[in-house]
Amino acid sequence: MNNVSAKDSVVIIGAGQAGLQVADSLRSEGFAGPITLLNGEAILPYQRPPLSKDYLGIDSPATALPLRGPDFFTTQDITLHPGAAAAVDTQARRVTLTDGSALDYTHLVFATGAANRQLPCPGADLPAVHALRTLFDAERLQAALATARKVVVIGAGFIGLEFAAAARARGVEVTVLEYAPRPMGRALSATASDWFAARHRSDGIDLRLNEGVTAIHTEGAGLSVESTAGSHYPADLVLYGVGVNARTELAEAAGLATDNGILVDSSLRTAVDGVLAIGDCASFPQAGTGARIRLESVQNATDHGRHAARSIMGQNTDYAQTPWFWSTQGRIRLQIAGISDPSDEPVVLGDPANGKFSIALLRDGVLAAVESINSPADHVAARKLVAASVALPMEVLSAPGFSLKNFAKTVLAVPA
Ligand SMILES: NC(=O)c1ccc[n+]([C@@H]2O[C@H](COP(=O)([O-])OP(=O)(O)OC[C@H]3O[C@@H](n4cnc5c(N)ncnc54)[C@H](O)[C@@H]3O)[C@@H](O)[C@H]2O)c1
Repeated sequence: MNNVSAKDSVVIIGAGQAGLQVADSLRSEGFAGPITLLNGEAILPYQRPPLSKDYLGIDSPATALPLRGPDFFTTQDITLHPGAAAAVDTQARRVTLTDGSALDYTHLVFATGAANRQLPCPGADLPAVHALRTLFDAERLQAALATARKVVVIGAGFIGLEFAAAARARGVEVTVLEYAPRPMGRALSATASDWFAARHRSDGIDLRLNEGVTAIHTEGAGLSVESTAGSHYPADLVLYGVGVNARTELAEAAGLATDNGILVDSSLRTAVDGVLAIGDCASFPQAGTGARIRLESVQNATDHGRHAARSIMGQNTDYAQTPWFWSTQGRIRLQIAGISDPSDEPVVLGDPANGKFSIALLRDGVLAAVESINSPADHVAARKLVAASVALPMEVLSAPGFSLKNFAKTVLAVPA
């Protein structure tokens, strides 16, 4: 269905960044029919990025930052429903909620997000073992951190390292166990990943690579984390961040195709008429390559939300936004533009020793991605350059005084 009619209604399952954005954008695109946003809980949808960063400082209580104020829902005439979807009938175009009530739709958007992977070892359910996803988790974690002396973090991904840096800044002893050979290996080039490993170690974090966890035991009043290397690490608090899985179970039960995410086309529509999927739960074709990707980021969620609103309004354009990400680990601000590949050629810009530099990643002579460390001006330029797929010859990149900002000004200048 590509033409919106005055009688159409939209139901959005999930009120995270993606779900809220599609509701918001539908109104700004002129959609006049009923919009119901299923929140699954009774509190206003809130921002998650601060949960693993700002909320873990000594003087920063975990106070929810709403994604939109309460007035937004009234002024935009959007129903924020506390209910959760239990089943979808795509033939009848009906969503049944867990309380047995039902909502009919013309357009349905899955914005169901992702769920934390569980730690697959004995002892993972002990009370001092924490995961981090919700505001409630952050509140529990902050309270536990207030008295913790020794912390073990399992997983050197974004959650694990953001938490490890925050705990270390509070003077806590921190050990990180990562079963892969590099931290943040899923998202970062080897050059950036190695720099982060060295930096966290020099800040006093005991980062153990190629070492997973086999069991967590109680020992006296605390815990002991047994590793795959046979070591035992004492802890009074364990935090694990071992990745997420897309929440696809509802879509699968409704007969939608999934494969590491709900499969959508370049306009974010599934193969079922009137049904779209966006954000962390959606597997979509990457612009340019057509390869399927699934991204877990605020930028992807909000840009998908805007695009899905346009698709519902009948516009048939391909989603082609350049991905970008950020992470704050103690005093290190990491910003990434584009998606790197292990085969990309890295070129370091600036001086890693002073903690401010970028890594340009070249693929067939084109700037494919840039990782910036405490270099926001590089990141701003990089987003434009990566979006434009500019050719960047090595002799230009390695010339003395080269700057991404100046290069962007030169190559992206619009003629008068
Ligand atoms: N800056 C950001 O973009 C940011 C920051 C925080 C959280 N998040 C969100 O939170 C999600 C979850 O973050 P995350 O850090 O859990 O995932 P992640 O995928 O970034 O990292 C998980 C890490 O855990 C390791 N691991 C997995 N199983 C393990 C095991 N049994 N023992 C030891 N190590 C193991 C993996 O090798 C990986 O390095 C992200 O996908 C993202 O959506 C994003």
